[in-house]
Amino acid sequence: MAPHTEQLTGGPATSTAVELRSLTRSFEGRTVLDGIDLSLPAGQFTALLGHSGSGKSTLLRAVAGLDHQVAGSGGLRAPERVSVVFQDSRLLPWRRVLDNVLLGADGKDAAARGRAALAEVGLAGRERAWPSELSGGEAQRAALARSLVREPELLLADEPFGALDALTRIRMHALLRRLWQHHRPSVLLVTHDVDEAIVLADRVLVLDKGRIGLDLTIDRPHPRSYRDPLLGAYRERLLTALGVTEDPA
Ligand SMILES: Nc1ncnc2c1ncn2[C@@H]1O[C@H](COP(=O)(O)OP(=O)(O)OP(=O)(O)O)[C@@H](O)[C@H]1O
Repeated sequence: MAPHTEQLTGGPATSTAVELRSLTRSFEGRTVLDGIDLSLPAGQFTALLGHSGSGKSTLLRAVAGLDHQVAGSGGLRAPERVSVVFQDSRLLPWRRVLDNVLLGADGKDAAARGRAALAEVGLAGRERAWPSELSGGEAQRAALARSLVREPELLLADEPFGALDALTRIRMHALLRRLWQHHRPSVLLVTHDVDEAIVLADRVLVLDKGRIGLDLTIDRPHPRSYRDPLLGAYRERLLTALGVTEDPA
């Protein structure tokens, strides 16, 4: 069945960053992704929502090329330069912040790019700090710097702000939006947070029963405000698609 697609206005056709054709993944005979067809245009910010266990991380891992079973299936096309950020910063504790960032970089100007990336995420002056000296939010800033220093065509983010407090998360949303607008990678963001999805993404996909159940275009200019009343209709649509009622208990 084709996903339910809702779009208020059609944007101009652009090149495609990611193409999935009949992507299927099962674990021990249980189908998690059930023939997913999906194209992500280059430069688009897409969010992937879904209940716990719906297969969001499985889909992201497949797109990242981390799932060897899917990689050889021929149903997946993704760019060569891909960066992934996770909920945990995955900074190496025995390397200083700049050295962690440089893990993603090569070329003789790498150190300069690493410093510039740290400045861009608000960590200028913290180059020689150890990861243990960073707050959770700062560690995620460093992880974003590390991901961007490779100049990825595609940035994959698996609940990157899921472990942060609500106020830090709001600041990280602004940072990610600025980084995306400056560098313009295609972004696929896995999240549980409906507000995070609608404030950041051009397009929100809801994964349900192994399929894209809803494909919703968010037709509001960036930067967006959480207070924008026009986002309310999108929130409502997504909560309904997720089956969230007033009293989910
Ligand atoms: N390597 C694996 N082996 C067996 N089962 C797996 C494996 N990876 C994922 N699964 C199963 O696939 C289903 C989807 O998992 P996945 O982590 O993709 O969900 P998710 O939507 O990202 O969930 P969450 O939001 O809780 O992170 C789950 O039932 C999970 O147990």
